[in-house]
Amino acid sequence: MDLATPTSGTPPQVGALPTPTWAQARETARTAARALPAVARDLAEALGHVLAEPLTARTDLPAFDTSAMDGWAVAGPGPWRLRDGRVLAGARAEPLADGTALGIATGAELPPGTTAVLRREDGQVDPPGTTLSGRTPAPGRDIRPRGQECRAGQVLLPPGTAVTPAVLGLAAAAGHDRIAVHRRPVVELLVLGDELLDSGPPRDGRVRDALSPLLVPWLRCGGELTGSRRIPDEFDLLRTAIAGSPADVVVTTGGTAAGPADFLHRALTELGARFLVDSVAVRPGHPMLLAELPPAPDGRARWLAGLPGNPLAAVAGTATLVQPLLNRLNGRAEAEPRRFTAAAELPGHPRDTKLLPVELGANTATALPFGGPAMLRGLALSDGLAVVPPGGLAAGSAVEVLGTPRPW
Ligand SMILES: Nc1nc2c(c(=O)[nH]1)N[C@H]1C(S)=C(S)[C@@H](COP(=O)(O)OP(=O)(O)OC[C@H]3O[C@@H](n4cnc5c(N)ncnc54)[C@H](O)[C@@H]3O)O[C@H]1N2
Ligand code: MOO
Repeated sequence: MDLATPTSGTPPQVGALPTPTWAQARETARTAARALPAVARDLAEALGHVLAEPLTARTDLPAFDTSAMDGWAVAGPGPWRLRDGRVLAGARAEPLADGTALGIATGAELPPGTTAVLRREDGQVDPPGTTLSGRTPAPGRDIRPRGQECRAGQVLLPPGTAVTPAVLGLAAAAGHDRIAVHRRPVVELLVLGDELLDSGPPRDGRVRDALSPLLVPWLRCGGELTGSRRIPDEFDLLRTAIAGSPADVVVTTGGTAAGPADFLHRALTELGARFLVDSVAVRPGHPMLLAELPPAPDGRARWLAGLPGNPLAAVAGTATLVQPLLNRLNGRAEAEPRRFTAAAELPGHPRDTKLLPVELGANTATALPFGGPAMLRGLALSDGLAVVPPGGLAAGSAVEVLGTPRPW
């Protein structure tokens, strides 16, 4: 952000709050909000949401005794008198009398009286097509009995479960057309900095905006992103953009450091925001902040996460403050921390926690080069960010690793 003389307003609040540890800051972000209210969504619209209520079965599964194989439904020991026709999936058949058999397809409802299914490769039909012979299958063989997977009314998944493609499939199988999920937070990204370019290489002292391409897809994983807006380095424009944003969570980049160009603190102070976190004992990213904005006109609570402009510092701020807040708003259950073993020494900061891009082996984490605050080269090669406590970690120590989002 360019240096500029403040035009109006109260001085920044920098230093008004004690600096929390990295763990304290993350906990503050995690507990700053409550899950957004439940809404009903068609299955086709529910991916990426989180269940607001338990997912219960609307039916037994399977809903009826089902053939697990293509072959014949048989009643009693063979050989069997073969009945005309066959029963396909989606059709129903008259009951089977003892000593008879009926051709059946995988997934078809068994006729009442069936004792087992004889697989097609295990049976022979006499030339006239009236008698089926083959070794008598054990009772129940190749039958998927009604209710094998669940009974109607049984809880299949708890609230807090993320809706994945597999969850959608299970919900459909269990008879649901719509499911109760938490509303996803609306998120807006405001990118500050007159020095930023949208295309081509850096020139004339200006640099490419690396954060819109990085944060837009990342934030889409945790909310409904209205878009990314470039805000010129002008105090009034920033204040107006924050005040008028329709988002539940406004995420800004740049403009967090103390100084005469620190429009963000001044804008938040003038808007009556309440600082929850104002700088964190973490490197990179220590100027990151989280504030509660005054409620929206419709009464919705709103937050602003201020990410530092240095790209890896912005990533650290997203992992520390934005992800926990969005997880909570989405109603997502807390994931267990993932722990690895330091393959070699993990360098630390003397007083602050360090977030370090690492490469992961089966159980090990190894620091990558190019992990400076203004760099993305190490991060782009990494499998995650190691949380290295003050003073660093010796080889063989356990270390928590935060995942960074990836499409697959
Ligand atoms: N006197 C002090 N100066 C600084 C301090 C401090 O404590 N005292 N902290 C430093 C640290 S640490 C960081 S991190 C940065 C944070 O700065 P801001 O959040 O105010 O960000 P800017 O000044 O706007 O930009 C910093 C740096 O990042 C580049 N940048 C910004 N946005 C983008 C983007 N979208 N894509 C790529 N690069 C971006 C910008 O050009 C600057 O180089 O402050 C230090 N200073
Ligand atoms: O904390 Mo700054 O984020 O070191 O670059």
